[in-house]
Amino acid sequence: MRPLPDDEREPRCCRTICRAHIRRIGEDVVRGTPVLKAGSRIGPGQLAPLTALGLRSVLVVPRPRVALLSTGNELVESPGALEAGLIYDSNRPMLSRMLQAAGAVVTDLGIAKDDPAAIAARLVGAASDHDLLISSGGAPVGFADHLTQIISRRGYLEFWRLAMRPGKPIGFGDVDDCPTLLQPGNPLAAAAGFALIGRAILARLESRPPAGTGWRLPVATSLSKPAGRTQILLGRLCHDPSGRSTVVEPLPDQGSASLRYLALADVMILLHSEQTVINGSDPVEIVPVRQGFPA
Ligand SMILES: Nc1nc2c(c(=O)[nH]1)N[C@H]1C(S)=C(S)[C@@H](COP(=O)(O)OP(=O)(O)OC[C@H]3O[C@@H](n4cnc5c(N)ncnc54)[C@H](O)[C@@H]3O)O[C@H]1N2
Ligand code: MOO
Repeated sequence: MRPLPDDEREPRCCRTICRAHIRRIGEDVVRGTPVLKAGSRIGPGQLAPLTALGLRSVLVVPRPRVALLSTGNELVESPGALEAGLIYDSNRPMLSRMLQAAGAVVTDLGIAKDDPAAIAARLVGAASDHDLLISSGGAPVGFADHLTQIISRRGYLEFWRLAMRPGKPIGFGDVDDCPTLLQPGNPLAAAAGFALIGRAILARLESRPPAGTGWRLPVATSLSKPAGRTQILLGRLCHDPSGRSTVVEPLPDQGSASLRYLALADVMILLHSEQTVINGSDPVEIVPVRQGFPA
């Protein structure tokens, strides 16, 4: 800030300057201008122009109703007593908040033991009055894939086992005609599965395009990965050494059971199947995840 020179302190008025500060009726939104596209989410930035136009109501679609279940004999509610061999269920609170941030209304189906009948009872009970069921755990590639078996009995398994890491055991199908997303138990795999697949399903349920995809930023360090699968890494935004542009820095310790760095992440970095060597400052695709996972 600098004080105005003396010759600028007095108000000056010439025709051009005065006209520049007159707000004319309709200069922002002319009659017939589309203000929001069908399918837009209404947040503060959308509410403001709708309010300024004096609209009493707008047509909206209902929020998707999503029922959320954790499965696993080892899971207990946090906080609470923790005996040897047990862990707190962190996926359900995490996924619940992610769903709410993406606009869903969430029903908490709690924790089910690794018992196919108990898991099926909760999912079937919720299927008739929800738009989407989401489970976590119980979908490994192996002996305890209860969830895929339940779907095979009560509906149709559209896909299971994706070429992505973390998130390989993600599956999708239906239980009694209710779309059902199977999330892996490993927490970072569940978070990545929601970011990439869960949000896209919610968008489809609301008839809108999925948000937050296709952004690219230069990566701060070189990376490598095998061809043939998508790799998801947590990253944070920082300045390049010159301080003039923004780059994305992969966070350390990206095991799919690790949650520590999820708390620090601004973005997920999406390395596509065919990418094998990514040099420092190459652009990489990012999905914003800071402060939850907005739709
Ligand atoms: N034979 C194979 N086994 C496994 C494979 C494979 O390809 N072949 N893939 C592994 C991968 S990758 C994943 S991911 C897991 C997924 O298995 P589940 O979905 O059944 O997950 P769990 O075994 O139940 O749990 C894995 C891990 O995560 C912990 N967990 C589970 N639920 C929660 C929760 N709600 N909150 C916090 N932590 C949770 C659980 O205790 C385990 O430590 O399969 C591999 N196996
Ligand atoms: O997908 Mo498992 O997805 O690596 O933890």
